[in-house]
Amino acid sequence: MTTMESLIGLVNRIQRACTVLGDYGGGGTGDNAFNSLWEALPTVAVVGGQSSGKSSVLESIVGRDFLPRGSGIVTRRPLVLQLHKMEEGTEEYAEFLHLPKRQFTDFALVRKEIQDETDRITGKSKQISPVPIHLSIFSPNVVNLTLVDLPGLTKVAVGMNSLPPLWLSTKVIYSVFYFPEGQPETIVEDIESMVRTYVDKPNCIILAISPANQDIATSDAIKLAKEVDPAGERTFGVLTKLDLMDKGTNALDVLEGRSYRLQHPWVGIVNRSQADINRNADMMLARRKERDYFDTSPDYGHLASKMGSEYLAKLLSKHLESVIRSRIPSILSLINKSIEELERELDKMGRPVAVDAGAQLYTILEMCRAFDKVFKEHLDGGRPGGDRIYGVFDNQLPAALKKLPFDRHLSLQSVKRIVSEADGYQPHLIAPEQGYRRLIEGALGYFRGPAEASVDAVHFVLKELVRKSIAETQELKRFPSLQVELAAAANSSLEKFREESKKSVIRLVEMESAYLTAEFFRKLPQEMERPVITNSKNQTAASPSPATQDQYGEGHFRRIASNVSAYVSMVSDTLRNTIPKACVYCQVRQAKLALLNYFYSQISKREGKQLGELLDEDPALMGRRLECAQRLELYKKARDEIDAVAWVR
Ligand SMILES: Nc1nc2c(ncn2[C@@H]2O[C@H](COP(=O)(O)OP(=O)(O)OP(=O)(O)O)[C@@H](O)[C@H]2O)c(=O)[nH]1
Repeated sequence: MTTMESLIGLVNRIQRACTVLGDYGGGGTGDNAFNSLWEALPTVAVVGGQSSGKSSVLESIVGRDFLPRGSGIVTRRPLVLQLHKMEEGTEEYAEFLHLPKRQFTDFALVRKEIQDETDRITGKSKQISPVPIHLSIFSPNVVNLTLVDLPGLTKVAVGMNSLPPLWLSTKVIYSVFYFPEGQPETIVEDIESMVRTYVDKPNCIILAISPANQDIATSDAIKLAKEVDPAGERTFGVLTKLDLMDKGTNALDVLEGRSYRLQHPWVGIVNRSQADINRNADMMLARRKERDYFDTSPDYGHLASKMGSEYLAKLLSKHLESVIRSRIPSILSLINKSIEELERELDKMGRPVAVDAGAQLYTILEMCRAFDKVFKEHLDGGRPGGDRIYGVFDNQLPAALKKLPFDRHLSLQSVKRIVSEADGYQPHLIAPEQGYRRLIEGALGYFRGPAEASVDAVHFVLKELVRKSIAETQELKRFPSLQVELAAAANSSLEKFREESKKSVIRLVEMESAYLTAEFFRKLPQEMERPVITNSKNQTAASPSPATQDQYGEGHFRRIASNVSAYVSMVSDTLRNTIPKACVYCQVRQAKLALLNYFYSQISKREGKQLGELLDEDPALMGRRLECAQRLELYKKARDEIDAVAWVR
């Protein structure tokens, strides 16, 4: 059967995985607003003023001498200490998360590694860092428990230039009055704010260490605990140095909760003295001595069963287990919520880019297809923009045709001049055949302008639709290089279609000039008999009445102008219909059919590296995807593990 103890092991595993991903106590949640799983997990944080006996309590709980000692601020990174109970007779060993393959059986080396690893992150500058060191100790002499050892709260710091009082011990003088080179002057506040980031969290169990030989009202640990946990619900008060109290005094007021009341009972501790440490006194012996101290103490004898470091360890272990158990539903709900959020974000970001050339090509072609689909939707309807092409044919082209300067070209003066020039020395006899042709040719030349303008207008609409479609193709969003290349390829195709289309519309105009519709003129002789009436706008029109005598007079030329005008207007109607057909055939239809054909033929010839360059995502996005994927894996694993434990209970 799975016992509750496995819950602590479970939390240990999740905490280690969180740390690897940059989610640790002290504010590190990786970055970019990931939910912190660490913060949802109950932890025990060891808090106390300098020299209050924190290290001694931890070593006593472990039953081993393994923490760095020395002058100044020794603990400069949080130490996550995970204790795993082993069967009796098993050899003790320690393991660091950052050195997973190495088992330490020599605890002096553990101490050295903690020092070295602290320096690795903080440098020799003696700064502090919130990145924790994870140490697991496997031993028959421990209970299952996880504690986070934090830097000691220091007194208000003063610089080197103020002299310390003579009565202070060397250690205190060093830590309070002297900053080693490179240590920031803000270190005191830095430590306090780091400690606060732990104890502020409602899931943090505070192990507040205070020395008995100091007024409890001035205890740094209790001052802080009071602030963040005024009801004393998650604070465990620990009183060290009971043996160092003045003769005739005792700490019963504190231990029995009269001085400062907490929901959990106070625990008194007697650690090794400095002299014991100097002598390298055995930890197991120290535990025994501590037990004897309470058993035989006239002051604390009645509390003996609830005093001492062994009792403290068991008390904390039991409490931690029950807190974890009660938090499981909320941890699971946070995990499930995070899984949902991460999956949603990953979906939005798209799959990671494949590494082999074939898959990369496939990805690129898929995206081209997605773009093509959006582009066609713009043309065929469904998305806006395609209607602007019809606008060119329905408004711009007819308006441009209407504005052509035929009035000027066919003015009486111009007609006379062109006809006379065409006649040469020999005036025409009946009808000025050459004159008509010249007048018509000249007029038809004007159609080139609107024809070309229509092609250009359609081209610009298509170009704009390409730009829009690229922007709207979700799949392309992450690949700026591919977007640029795709736009360039599509635009160069559009350019070719434009050239083709221009050739076609110019050909339509030239075809009109090359062969005139004789039919139209065959009807004219009878009409020519009619006199010409000039209207108020000086425009000419044939009259149904009998022929006039001015065969070569003004009326004659007006009639010519009128005939030419009618013919040109007939051609204009034709072109108004055929120019759109040419534009659609050469540009719109081609864009739908073959916009990316050239791109496709080129892309398939590219090497893997060049394809990879097209798929060079924004590095920030790649990083984010990786982080999300790792987090997702962490959360899923954590959920599975919690599920497994929770169901067996
Ligand atoms: N006699 C006696 N000495 C103690 C007791 N607890 C701690 N000490 C001594 O007090 C000094 C400081 O103890 P540490 O355990 O190093 O205290 P700390 O809070 O870890 O100190 P920093 O890491 O410097 O903040 C050491 O010399 C210990 O031997 C105790 O219960 N009795």
